[in-house]
Amino acid sequence: MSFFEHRNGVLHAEGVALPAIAERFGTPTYVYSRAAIVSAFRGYRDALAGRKALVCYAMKANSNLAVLDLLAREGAGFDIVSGGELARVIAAGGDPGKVVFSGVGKSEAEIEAALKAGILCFNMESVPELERIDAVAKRLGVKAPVSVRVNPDVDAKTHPYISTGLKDNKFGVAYEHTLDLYRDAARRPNIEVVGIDCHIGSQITEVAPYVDAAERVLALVDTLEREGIVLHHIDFGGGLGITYDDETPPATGELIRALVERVEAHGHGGKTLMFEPGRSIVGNAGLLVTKVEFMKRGETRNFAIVDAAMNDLARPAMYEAWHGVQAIAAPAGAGERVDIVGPVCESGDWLARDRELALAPGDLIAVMSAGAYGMSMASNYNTRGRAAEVMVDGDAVHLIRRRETPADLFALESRLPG
Ligand SMILES: Cc1ncc(COP(=O)(O)O)c(C=O)c1O
Ligand SMILES: N[C@@H](CCCC[NH3+])C(=O)O
Repeated sequence: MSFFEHRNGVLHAEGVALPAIAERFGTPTYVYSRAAIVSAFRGYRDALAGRKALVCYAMKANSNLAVLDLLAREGAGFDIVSGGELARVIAAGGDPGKVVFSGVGKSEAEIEAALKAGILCFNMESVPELERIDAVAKRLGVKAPVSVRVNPDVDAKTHPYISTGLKDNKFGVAYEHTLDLYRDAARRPNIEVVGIDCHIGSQITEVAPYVDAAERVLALVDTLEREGIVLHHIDFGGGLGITYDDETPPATGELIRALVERVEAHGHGGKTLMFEPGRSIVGNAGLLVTKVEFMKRGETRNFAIVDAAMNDLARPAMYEAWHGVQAIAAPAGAGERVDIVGPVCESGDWLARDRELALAPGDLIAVMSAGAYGMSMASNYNTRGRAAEVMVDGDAVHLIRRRETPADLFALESRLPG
């Protein structure tokens, strides 16, 4: 089911025509569909119904407070990677008791804040991290709940920049060192071993790498139990892909069924099962509305220069990622091959290349599937204020982040004295 559809020749988000949003809030603007986010989240929740389970939304994908608030109301926990993300969860009304803290470089201050907030679990990624968490917990006189993030050395078959479960990635603890780390953790009075975690990459479009990783993780759980280290939860991470172009990722339910089958086969069906999805919750629930400023026709290429740029949506520049582009209203003229580029002073500043579109200055276009790793990776390069964000809910539109002004961008800076 699509929450973004052309009706009478005009692209709508749920019940709202996108030109009305552009008129009211300007461009570029990120537009999210509330129903799309809720529906994607419920895909996980429903597939896990009847089991002990927790879905921790990986908020790095899109950390707007309204998105977090919405998911918290749906019962989500959160996968965080910084003290800043923890502060967002709390500001959005999320429950810190449902937070898992991932990441290879947690600072002492971040660990302290997380312990004081009472998070569910630290997903530890190294021996020095265990030592640091232990020291902070000792100083505060508390017990820190931990999991080990296992690097299962499985090829997620995705873009190398977003693959995380291979030996030469910086993430997780090498499989062969995991047991020693658990034994070390279990001996420490200020540490409580609660679970196991793995996350093998992002934009994964096959079930097999997940099952391979799960097999390795479950074998560890078996060994740990034989040694008397009993875990409460197993966290299979995030990474489920979405359709940007012609990818055919498994449905959420299909992935979960395959993993549950392995969990049951190992006799761990009574444990809490956890997931950390980001992209599959919000990716296809958002798009970026931008306006054509100029058409620039050259000898070898034609450019549609739009008012969104790589600072708004970095994925094409960073990963040569492909995003669909749609004209928001029916085009007047004939199509031509164009590159959609922004005004930033970099040749890498493009949003889409070599597309067949009929465009004229003033036309609105939508860059599709931009709900994940869009606004959350936006920058102020070229002193460009970040885009506005709105959430559509049926026929209603809520501004959930106003457009930044130039004054916002230098508000924290000072001139030299004298
Ligand atoms: C530890 C961890 N969990 C979850 C995610 C979410 O990934 P995705 O947005 O691909 O679901 C990421 C990002 O890849 C991550 O690093
Ligand atoms: N930022 C990446 C995903 C990275 C996931 C980080 N754990 C993307 O846009 O595809």
